[in-house]
Amino acid sequence: MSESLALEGVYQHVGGRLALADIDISLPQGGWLLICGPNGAGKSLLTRLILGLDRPSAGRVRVLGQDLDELGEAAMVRLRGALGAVLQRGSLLADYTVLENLLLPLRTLAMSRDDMARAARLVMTLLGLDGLENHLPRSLSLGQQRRVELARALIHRPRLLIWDGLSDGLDPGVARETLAVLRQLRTNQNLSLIATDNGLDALAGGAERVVVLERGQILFDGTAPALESACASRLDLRVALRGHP
Ligand SMILES: Nc1ncnc2c1ncn2[C@@H]1O[C@H](COP(=O)(O)OP(=O)(O)OP(=O)(O)O)[C@@H](O)[C@H]1O
Repeated sequence: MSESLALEGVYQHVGGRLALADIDISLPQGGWLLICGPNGAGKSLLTRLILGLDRPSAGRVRVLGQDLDELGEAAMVRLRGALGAVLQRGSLLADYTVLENLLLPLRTLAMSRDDMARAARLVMTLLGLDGLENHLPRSLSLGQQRRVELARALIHRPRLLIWDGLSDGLDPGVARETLAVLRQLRTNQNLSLIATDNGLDALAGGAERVVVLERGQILFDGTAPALESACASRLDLRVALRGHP
């Protein structure tokens, strides 16, 4: 099976400090990975490396089978076209309507206006955003804004979705519904998902693979059931995931 992600011996220094150390993670195409850990663990730094927004201090990052170190600018742009990203909140353009925000990733594609409108309708319906196309972001609830950000990340049918802060801004019910939508896309389009979150609530959404990060290091990498039993015997995991033993 082809891989959606391979990190090999990745280190990252930020501000003169070692922020990620000896990170090895691989994920097959269609795989679903949750990276969790407390604030400052290094989750966002990892997502930035995967998106090619930063380069690691050492080690290799392969995304959808391509080594980011070996990609020229044009190839990187093509690769980004196969990725969808939901990063920190508040990334919608304030003066653009929901529809205008949604269409941003399609600007550089050779698509007719009709096809763009169809893609926007599809993704809005999928995420329960019908009727909001002419609204400005500030008139939406936080959860709606987050779903517009997700819709924008999905509109061009990426092969790999990177979602930093899974439960950020979504109440648990909406988060569950949203994950159900993503599961559908996984079945229909073989979408791979790499999501980050502070706690384990997102596991309810069905990540079969979990990496627990703390202070830039991998504490655990395995299946969700294996994590559950590891938590019973490992204090360090319980502290990382709950903030207390
Ligand atoms: N631009 C930066 N300059 C200096 N230090 C940084 C920078 N970005 C991140 N760091 C540090 O790197 C470490 C990892 O940060 P990161 O944002 O990846 O954590 P996180 O797990 O995503 O946390 P959160 O759950 O709060 O988003 C933290 O100690 C953070 O302070």
